[in-house]
Amino acid sequence: MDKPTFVISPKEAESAANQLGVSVLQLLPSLVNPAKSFARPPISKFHVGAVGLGSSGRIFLGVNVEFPGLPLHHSIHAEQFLVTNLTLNDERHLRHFAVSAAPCGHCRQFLQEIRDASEIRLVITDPNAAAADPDADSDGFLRLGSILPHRFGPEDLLDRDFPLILERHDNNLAISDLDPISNGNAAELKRTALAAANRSYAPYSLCPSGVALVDCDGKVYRGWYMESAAYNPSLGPVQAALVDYIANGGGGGYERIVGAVLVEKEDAVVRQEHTARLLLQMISPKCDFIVYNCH
Ligand SMILES: O=c1ccn([C@H]2C[C@H](O)[C@@H](CO)O2)c(=O)[nH]1
Ligand SMILES: [Zn+2]
Repeated sequence: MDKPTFVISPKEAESAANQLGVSVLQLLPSLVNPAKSFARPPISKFHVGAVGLGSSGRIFLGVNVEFPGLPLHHSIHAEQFLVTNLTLNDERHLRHFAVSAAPCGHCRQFLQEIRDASEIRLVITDPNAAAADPDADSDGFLRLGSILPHRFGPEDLLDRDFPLILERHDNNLAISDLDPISNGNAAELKRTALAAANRSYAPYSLCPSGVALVDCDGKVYRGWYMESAAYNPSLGPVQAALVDYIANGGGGGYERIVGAVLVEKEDAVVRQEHTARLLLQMISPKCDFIVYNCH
């Protein structure tokens, strides 16, 4: 299998579009099928691909991921993978995306954490879905607001100037005995997990958390907990770190993950520790798992 690519530079995007004689926007739907081939849905066998254009001009891929042995709500939807991929790469806005099947209600809701979510435009490539949608623009893209009217979102619970999921923020978390220099694997994993926790988007519970993973080659991956105003569509920190692993780990299996560190607050009312252990144990039984509390 080819090494999967989950981020396409503006230059590569433009040259691919030029070759096809289309605009970069029109390129998005043509990348959905290749994206689908990277999905990992061993339960449903239903591959979903989502391809988004960020404000930087980069293109990002997302795929669905399912975990046999665990309840279905641990799954990662392609649209959640896409948003996680955007955050891991410091992309500040998503304006357009193409997706293979109509986004489910849970994904429409999760996307509400992006500023001005209703103005995001999407095209559904499934020929049975929105082929002749009367709400679509002349370029075939629909407003997200047209498929999720009367939305419930961050502005129902937060001040308007609160930084949202793709916006820069720092949770100012610290670990008292953190070793700032040692480059041993354990120290690096701890620092990476703390840095991830500092980028966690947890405005509803105020319980941020981050995860670092290391594979058998010593390569480190990270991800952070991201909440939804509607709570249940939130994405856990292990899932987010697995997005990094799937996108940048060369396409290997989870058994290659040999170490994991979770950082979360000591007195957190929302805690990840037990769920994180459960998920890691199921996908990579030999993986070491350490939890550090921060303040
Ligand atoms: O919006 C959606 C709907 C479904 N799926 C995935 C979840 C699961 O892996 C599979 C079947 O529901 O498709 C997505 O990725 N996005
Ligand atoms: Zn979904």
